Amino acid sequence: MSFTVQPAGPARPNRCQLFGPATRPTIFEKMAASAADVINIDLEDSVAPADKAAARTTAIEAVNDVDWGAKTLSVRINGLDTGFWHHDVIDLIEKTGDRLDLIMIPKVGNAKDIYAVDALVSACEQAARKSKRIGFEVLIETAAGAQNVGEIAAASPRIQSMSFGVADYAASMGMNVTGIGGTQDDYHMLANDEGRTVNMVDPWHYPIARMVAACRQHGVLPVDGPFGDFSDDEGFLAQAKRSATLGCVGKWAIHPKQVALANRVFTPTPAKVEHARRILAAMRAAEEGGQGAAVLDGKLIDLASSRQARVIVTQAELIEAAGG
Ligand SMILES: CC(C)(COP(=O)(O)OP(=O)(O)OC[C@H]1O[C@@H](n2cnc3c(N)ncnc32)[C@H](O)[C@@H]1OP(=O)(O)O)[C@@H](O)C(=O)NCCC(=O)NCCSC(=O)C[C@H](O)C(=O)O
Ligand SMILES: [Mg+2]
Repeated sequence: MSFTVQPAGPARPNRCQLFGPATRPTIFEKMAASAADVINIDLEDSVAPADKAAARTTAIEAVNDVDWGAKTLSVRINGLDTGFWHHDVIDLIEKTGDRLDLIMIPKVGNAKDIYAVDALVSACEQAARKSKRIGFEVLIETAAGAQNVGEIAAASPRIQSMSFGVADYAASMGMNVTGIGGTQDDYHMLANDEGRTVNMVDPWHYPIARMVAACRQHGVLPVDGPFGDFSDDEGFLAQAKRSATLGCVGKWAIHPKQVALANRVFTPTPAKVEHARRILAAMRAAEEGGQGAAVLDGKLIDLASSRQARVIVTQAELIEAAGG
């Protein structure tokens, strides 16, 4: 272990973030009644430029008037290259009470972007005499964001989570794809067998793995972003399982039917939790006997196994404490 200790992320479940455009107030109650841990009301790319001001008003009313229960509540503001984002921030802080937990900052390219939003948020909170400090969610979805993800993750103690925005990332990278995430038919390897078997590979692996490392280094929760084809449950599950395996704690839902899928993948199964507890118990026994390694079910376990098992048990305990 480095002398610099890796900080823990915020202790709250973030298995599913359900998105809805601020222009669709009829879905707000349905979002609040969903099983998502985090709600994202969107002022950015699901809102047409002509509707931005009205959407802002609707979002503020939703924050103030809807009963969001124990959910983490977030509003995605517009990008820093627009003439909307500063109005979003000022109005959200001045015109809402203490219910808003986070703002999501899209298309972040470097630490200075976070600095700018932090400065404005801090001034607004001071002017409005707010005691609650708004947290940040950061969206990595450009070439610059992917390149500078480490400095971004370290840019402010307000940052609680970081999401991978697969559609804007593909556009920014000039990728020859449409659709929002998922399998890309042209991204594959051919095996050297006679039938030339097609082996699909994952074009999103690198940016997600890179983002997870930056997040873990700085105590930020890594989250996989949207999967556009909401008729494809299997495709969603496969993507979610890949990102869970890489260390993400959750995934977005852009349709209510994706909430249960995300919760299923990012809630450790009872069998996994039970196995993790057995590892911890076996290692406790080994340590009491003066050993740093042991055998469980015919496999080596050691102190690193305890740390792996602790990840799963902690996640399960967090979810249970939040109501399951
Ligand atoms: C995708 C949708 C436009 C689909 O809406 P709709 O056609 O109404 O779907 P259904 O008819 O299947 O709806 C069934 C029922 O569910 C309710 N509903 C629909 N959407 C939501 C929702 N988001 N939350 C809660 N409830 C919802 C309907 O009202 C129906 O209810 P009922 O009639 O009572 O049965 C729509 O789902 C939608 O707008 N989704 C969110 C879009 C969004 O926010 N996009 C932005 C995030 S993705 C992104 O920005 C890309 C990213 O940045 C990147 O770069 O990768
Ligand atoms: Mg985007």
